[in-house]
Amino acid sequence: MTLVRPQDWRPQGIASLEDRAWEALRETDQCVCVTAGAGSGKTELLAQKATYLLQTGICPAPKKVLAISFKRDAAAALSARVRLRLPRAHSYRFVSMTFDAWTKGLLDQFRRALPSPYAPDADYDISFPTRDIANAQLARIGSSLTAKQLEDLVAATKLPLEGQDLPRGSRALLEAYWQDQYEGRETTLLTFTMINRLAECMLRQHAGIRAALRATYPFVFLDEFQDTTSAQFELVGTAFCPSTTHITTVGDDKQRIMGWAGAMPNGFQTFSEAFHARRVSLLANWRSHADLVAIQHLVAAHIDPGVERAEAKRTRSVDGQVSAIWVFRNRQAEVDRLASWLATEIRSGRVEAHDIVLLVRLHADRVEAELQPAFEAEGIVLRNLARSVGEVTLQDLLTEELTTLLLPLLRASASTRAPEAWSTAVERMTALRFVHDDDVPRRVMRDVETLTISVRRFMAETSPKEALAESLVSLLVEGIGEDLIRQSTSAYQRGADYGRIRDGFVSLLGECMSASRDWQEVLDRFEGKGQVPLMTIHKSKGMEFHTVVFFGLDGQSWWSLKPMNTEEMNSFFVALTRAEQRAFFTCCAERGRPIGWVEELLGDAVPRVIGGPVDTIPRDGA
Ligand SMILES: Nc1ncnc2c1ncn2[C@@H]1O[C@H](COP(=O)(O)OP(=O)(O)OP(=O)(O)O)[C@@H](O)[C@H]1O
Repeated sequence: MTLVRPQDWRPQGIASLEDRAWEALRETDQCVCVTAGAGSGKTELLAQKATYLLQTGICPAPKKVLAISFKRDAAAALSARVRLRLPRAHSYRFVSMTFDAWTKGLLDQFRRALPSPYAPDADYDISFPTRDIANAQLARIGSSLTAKQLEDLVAATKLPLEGQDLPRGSRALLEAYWQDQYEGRETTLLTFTMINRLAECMLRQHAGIRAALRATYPFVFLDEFQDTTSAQFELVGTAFCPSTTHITTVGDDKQRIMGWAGAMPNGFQTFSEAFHARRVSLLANWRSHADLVAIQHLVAAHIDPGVERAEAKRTRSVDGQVSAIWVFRNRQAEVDRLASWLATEIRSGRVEAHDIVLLVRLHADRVEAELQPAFEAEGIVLRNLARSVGEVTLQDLLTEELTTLLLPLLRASASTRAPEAWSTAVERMTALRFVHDDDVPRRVMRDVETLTISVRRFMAETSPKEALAESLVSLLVEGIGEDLIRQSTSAYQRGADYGRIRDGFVSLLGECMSASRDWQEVLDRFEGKGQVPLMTIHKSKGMEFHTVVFFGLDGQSWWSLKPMNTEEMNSFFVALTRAEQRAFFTCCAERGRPIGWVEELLGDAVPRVIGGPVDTIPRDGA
């Protein structure tokens, strides 16, 4: 594979980078800490930097670039961007995963290296305790702390407990907790906080594992660094500091919405000091046009009065209002008008249904139930991404490795004219092979062809029916090789984890099959084409949509949105900045009072419109 000289390398898939982004991209002697506002291209910068490092050979084969994100969607989106930009021969050396997946992968691979009694059996379960379960455990171990306080204590305490300088009460409590999680039931139960502590302990105690990790990944990226907890940062420190590993962090303090989960208040400063990182701030906003960027700046300056004004790079492509607070008398009027406006927008072809997002602060299920009848009456399909499909949320399922592997194969089988699906299928199948030699692409092409022929035959002989979902998935999985799939993804090495995702996939496919007339429709439904997504702000991090509608900007839906509550203000900022062209908010008198100070902050730029949206009349009258 020919390498490009660093001085000849050009960004892939975009025309240019701003000067400061070039600086951050070319810096490879020193760690880099990039802070920048929403839409400034932080994730794009990471995708470009990975491309640069791999194409120039600065990260030489077989060494890899490891990108760690906090959300599954972010990890999947980054991976997809790099795959788009890199020739196949390089893309297998870009590894993108969530922090939790990374730590769990370390534990699963090296758990036997942990000291007794911390080495868990291979069949441990992941624990997401409900409030009742947590309270029962607190009573069992005699804790006077709340579940959250106990979790914070676990997160703050290194292992093994024997070596730590701890107050006697804390030590006894922690010992009781760890013992209860390991021995209180048939299988060991681990939370991600515990997994983090175990992985840190294992790396700290084993220089050989640290050295192997550093040798494999000379370049590490940390996306959305503002959401890193102290325990996660400690793990990164143990893994890579001091060492020759080059770390690039990117993030935005104004989008720090995980403080409740322990995100460090001054993470960028802490990182820069510990890793002697060069600090770079970006100025552009590539996502939103100037009118929206001006509104975003009002909120950004409220959060951080010293914030630099971003330079809007996106062209405005819509007429009429780009932002407003739609005020309704009652809830019925709110949902009816919203549904009829959305239907008009979608039918006019101004925007695709899946490019409009409905955001809520909390309780997506309740909002879904409230909106459903009016949406159905208008022929709009609402897709609640927070709902569960089996034991996984829909949003998570869509970004699972299994999904991104099987879906392109189904697409390539359902139509002989799906070149993109075909090349994604070949890329994903190549990545499964781990090794790269010149023969792999040819072999993979043959495999994909054989597989798509048999799936195509299955599709030709049957019409979509829910009961067939399992057989179709088995056909694919067996055709690829279930062992190969499970070996290639550390998260699937444990049977229970793989089974949960496979079952979720079968279940969603079955749902789509039962509601569709042909195979194209099945796959469109699966991917959410032509459906309006509904999600919480937390889940919308890192995403972007043509139009954003925030449902429930009122004192009841968002009682915690207070001027001094930075975390909530940051959430508001995240919601507002997902929009490329338009951002609207609904407020309903029957539900709660308007949030006066927010309306004052936004001023005339975001007017109150009584009765809801005004239909857009394009300038040319079309
Ligand atoms: N240099 C560039 N040229 C053209 N488009 C770009 C460039 N950088 C980023 N973009 C586009 O701008 C949008 C925002 O970029 P990106 O998602 O990387 O920003 P971000 O800083 O990570 O955003 P956020 O923090 O708000 O999630 C994306 O659609 C991306 O493809």
